[in-house]
Amino acid sequence: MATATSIRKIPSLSGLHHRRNPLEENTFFHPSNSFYVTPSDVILSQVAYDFSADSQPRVAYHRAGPRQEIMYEPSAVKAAIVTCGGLCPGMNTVIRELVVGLWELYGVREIYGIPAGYRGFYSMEAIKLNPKLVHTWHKKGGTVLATSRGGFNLYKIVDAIQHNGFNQVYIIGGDGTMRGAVEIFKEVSRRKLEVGITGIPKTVDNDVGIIDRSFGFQTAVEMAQEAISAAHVEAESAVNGIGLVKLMGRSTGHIALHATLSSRDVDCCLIPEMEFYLEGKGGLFEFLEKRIKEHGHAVLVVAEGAGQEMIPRNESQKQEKDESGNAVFLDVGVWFKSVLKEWWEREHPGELFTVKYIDPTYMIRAVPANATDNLYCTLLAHSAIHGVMAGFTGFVSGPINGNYAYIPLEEVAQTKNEVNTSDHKWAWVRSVTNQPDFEKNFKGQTP
Ligand SMILES: Nc1ncnc2c1ncn2[C@@H]1O[C@H](COP(=O)(O)OP(=O)(O)OP(=O)(O)O)[C@@H](O)[C@H]1O
Ligand SMILES: O=P(O)(O)OC[C@H]1O[C@](O)(CO)[C@@H](O)[C@@H]1O
Ligand SMILES: [Mg+2]
Repeated sequence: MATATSIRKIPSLSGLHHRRNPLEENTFFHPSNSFYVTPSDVILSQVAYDFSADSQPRVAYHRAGPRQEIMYEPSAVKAAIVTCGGLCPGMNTVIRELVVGLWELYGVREIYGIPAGYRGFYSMEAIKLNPKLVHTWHKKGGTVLATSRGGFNLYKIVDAIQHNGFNQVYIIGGDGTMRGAVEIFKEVSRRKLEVGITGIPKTVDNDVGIIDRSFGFQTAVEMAQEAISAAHVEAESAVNGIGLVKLMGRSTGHIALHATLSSRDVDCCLIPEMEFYLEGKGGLFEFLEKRIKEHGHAVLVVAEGAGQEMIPRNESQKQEKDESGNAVFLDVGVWFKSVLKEWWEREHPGELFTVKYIDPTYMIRAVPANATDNLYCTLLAHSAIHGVMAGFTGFVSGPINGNYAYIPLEEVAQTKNEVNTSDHKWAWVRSVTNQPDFEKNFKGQTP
């Protein structure tokens, strides 16, 4: 018996008229039979199944790509592009490819960049963009448009969209940005404006759900290797040396996990999704003691959000938030360095010991995207353009099981991609590092 498939619906703008896709006449494209994507082309959310136990309906998303008919007259399009939240390798590539794609694929000529994130809609002058201007942007780290946190004022933003006559809005940002984009989409719908709203997920932490991974993540993992290698060299070259590396990852440890798996120099990886403890049987100190005895050194990788609840802080530090409302963390690396020194001094007074702390922070995200991420950014931008031109709104483009799909914005905004410490990947980390199974040891600990 065939299993039913439930297809996630993408909202469409209703007041626009169908017209032929100008790609038909574009001299660079020769649309063949399979060139256009049809409404029945879908991507399954899950490709691995236990078919003996499979009775649930399968979830599918509409496949991204050009449609034979579009809903905008290209000369009537006025597009806005905005980047929000922290930096991520590839932001400039996405902007570049949105501009070049709109211009070259569809003949759009009115394309604007909103400076400095959401606040730029209502407090700054939009910048007119064209392919010549953005030609080399993919070679630069950061975002030429500038970004910011906070400043989300829904009514002022939608008033500005309306006042400027923008009818396509491309919003590049992370989980917070996507939640803001949902609000904008709802308010635009409430006002019955024919404005296509699309989100392009950006997060160096890889914490946005549904999609395979976020752009720039692989570049960041690659950059993290340099820090880990340096920590390894420093630790190896000392007597009883510890190399300590802090990597980005506010509430998810994907960067630390992937950097650990690809480096093989790491003895222990600590992430926010997993509690750990220092003292006693099965604790971190016992493990490090053994490693240093066996190898003479150890390398520790810590995601910035790991162990935050263990760091002493005063009342004002407990309350501190950034402009977007995200909790401000204390430096787990600085704390670790001091507790490691105290521990060694206590256990091995007078014996040589060195902790070299490396904090590459912004160096892993403030770089241009690598080749793989650049290609990914291009496909994301083009997928977004095809979807908006086809009249879809309130959606996000992204790869699912290697194929590009359109996903409802609200679903992406609600879903968080966390490291699952019960799955194969985390077990693999533990098998590579041989680090303690803190979660299991916790249970065995006497209170
Ligand atoms: N729940 C929300 N509703 C509306 N706007 C939001 C919400 N959360 C965050 N924003 C806005 O989205 C923008 C970006 O949010 P934030 O600083 O949290 O970064 P992000 O998009 O999560 O990216 P990253 O965390 O990867 O750097 C800010 O302008 C912020 O005000
Ligand atoms: O200092 P900023 O720009 O607020 O960004 C720091 C945060 O941004 C991220 O890179 C992405 O959320 C986090 O890993 C980090 O905590
Ligand atoms: Mg975020």
